[in-house]
Amino acid sequence: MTSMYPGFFISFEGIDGAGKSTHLESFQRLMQERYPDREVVMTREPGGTPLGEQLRALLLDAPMNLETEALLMFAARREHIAQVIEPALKAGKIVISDRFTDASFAYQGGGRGLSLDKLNQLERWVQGGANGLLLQPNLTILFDLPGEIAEARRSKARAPDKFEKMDLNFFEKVRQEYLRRAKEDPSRFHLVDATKTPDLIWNELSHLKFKI
Ligand SMILES: Nc1ncnc2c1ncn2[C@@H]1O[C@H](COP(=O)(O)OP(=O)(O)O)[C@@H](O)[C@H]1O
Ligand SMILES: Cc1cn([C@H]2C[C@H](O)[C@@H](COP(=O)(O)OP(=O)(O)O)O2)c(=O)[nH]c1=O
Repeated sequence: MTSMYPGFFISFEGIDGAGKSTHLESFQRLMQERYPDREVVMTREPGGTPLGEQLRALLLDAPMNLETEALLMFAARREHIAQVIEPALKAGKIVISDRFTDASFAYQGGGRGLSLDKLNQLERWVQGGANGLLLQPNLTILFDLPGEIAEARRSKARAPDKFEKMDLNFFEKVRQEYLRRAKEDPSRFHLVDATKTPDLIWNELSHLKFKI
């Protein structure tokens, strides 16, 4: 599943306010220092391409039917994979994405209740290769935090977008789906206890061992 390409694919995940943005840039720098002969590409979802960024603006603002939302997330992802992720991985680059498909399972599935069956179909459609394998991150760093703490952190930090306006119950469901996915695929996930201080979390991230 993981070694379809010579590159290495890392995603950052977690509920809004869990603390992933706080560490993304330093993590990119760390990877670049550790692998000086590899290009490190930083990207995000929804987004990552001009079309994807236009879809992001809609997705984060406009209320919409659940299936529409899932289809647009995966449409942006298809473009992202075709234009950015796959070419970079084929060229041996390290790709770091601020969110990927786990977020669709967590938000549209866990949070809003889209069936696992539909999500699995979309995933296969958008990430399935000719060889039958699914394109997945090699490593997913999941910032895990109770919904209440994330909500308190968010309200201090910024004005909420469409998803960030959702209630605690929504974020608890999102969190549980992330945890379920992590349990299902423990070799891909690294779980971060995001209640820890930023210093402790950074210490953990900078000592993570993985083979590129
Ligand atoms: N480990 C932490 N402990 C306490 N506050 C944190 C921690 N990590 C981030 N924060 C603060 O919480 C808020 C949300 O963090 P952010 O990194 O933007 O989260 P995310 O990108 O996951 O939504 C910010 O104000 C940030 O400074
Ligand atoms: C990738 C993805 C994101 N999302 C949501 C999660 C976030 O609330 C939002 C954007 O994520 P994010 O980039 O983390 O927002 P911010 O810039 O505020 O930190 O989109 C989904 O609902 N489904 C998805 O498939």
